[in-house]
Amino acid sequence: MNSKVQVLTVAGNDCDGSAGMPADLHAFFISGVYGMGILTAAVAGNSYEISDQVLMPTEFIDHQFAALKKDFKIAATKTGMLGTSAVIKCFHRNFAPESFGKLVVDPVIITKHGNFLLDNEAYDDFVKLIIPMADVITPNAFEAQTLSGVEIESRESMMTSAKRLQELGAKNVIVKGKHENPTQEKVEDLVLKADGSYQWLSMPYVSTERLNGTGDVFSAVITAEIAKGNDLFTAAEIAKNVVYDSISKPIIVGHRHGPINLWNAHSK
Ligand SMILES: Nc1ncnc2c1ncn2[C@@H]1O[C@H](COP(=O)(O)OP(=O)(O)O)[C@@H](O)[C@H]1O
Ligand SMILES: Cc1ncc(COP(=O)(O)O)c(N)n1
Repeated sequence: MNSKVQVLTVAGNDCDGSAGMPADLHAFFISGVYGMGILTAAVAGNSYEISDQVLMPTEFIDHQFAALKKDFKIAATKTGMLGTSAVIKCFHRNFAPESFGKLVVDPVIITKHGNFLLDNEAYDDFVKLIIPMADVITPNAFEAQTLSGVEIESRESMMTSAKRLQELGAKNVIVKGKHENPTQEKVEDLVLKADGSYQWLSMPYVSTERLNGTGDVFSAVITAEIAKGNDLFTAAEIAKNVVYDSISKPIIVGHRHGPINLWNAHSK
């Protein structure tokens, strides 16, 4: 009955299909696992901006967790947009590793275009309740900086920031490198494991505006690969390659910050 590896995303829908739950489900599909999605929120957005958002009632999120718990064998779960303190508390009371597997936390706090997807009130609860639950946390450079209080400017500061996130309770930490400087040659991410071992992921910098969903896809592929039984270093390396392949050969959808091209990763 449960012959296929099953994974879950707890995330928001971005109506343009580029980010949030649609991106996660596409990434699960190309990773060869069966993906499910608990909807927390929905945003009105396009390749220019996010203009509005609504949160799901927490009773409905409770019902989604209860429905999945009764029926499936989920090996790993990832979180995306949680949005408010109420949703964070709802996730905290519903998530249990026995039912929902390993937990990958993508701290969706600030998008790369400066939109806040987590309100101020929720921030403290995210740090207190969600970070200590994380088997893996995958902040981008700005989120790592905000969460750790360490300015990301070098490999050394990425390591200091990752260790600080471990002190906050996350077991394994992946700090994604900066990619704002058009003259940079590569983008490097740090994978720091619970036992202190670490690995750098390095790929060429790609100059493109079509980057919507990179963080979602990166953490979703890690979730899928961990669910399949892969080690975190292997999972992160696969995810880095999938994102690189998806941004290095763009599809032209929308006018500005368009979606990434997962077909290019899938065809490899
Ligand atoms: N312009 C780029 N060139 C190469 N790699 C990139 C680029 N932008 C993002 N990445 C990679 O994509 C993955 C997701 O990172 P990032 O876009 O920073 O996450 P987020 O969407 O959370 O801001 C990381 O592995 C990062 O190194
Ligand atoms: C609903 C939703 N969830 C997450 C993101 C983050 O997107 P990205 O992966 O580009 O940081 C987003 N833009 N919208």
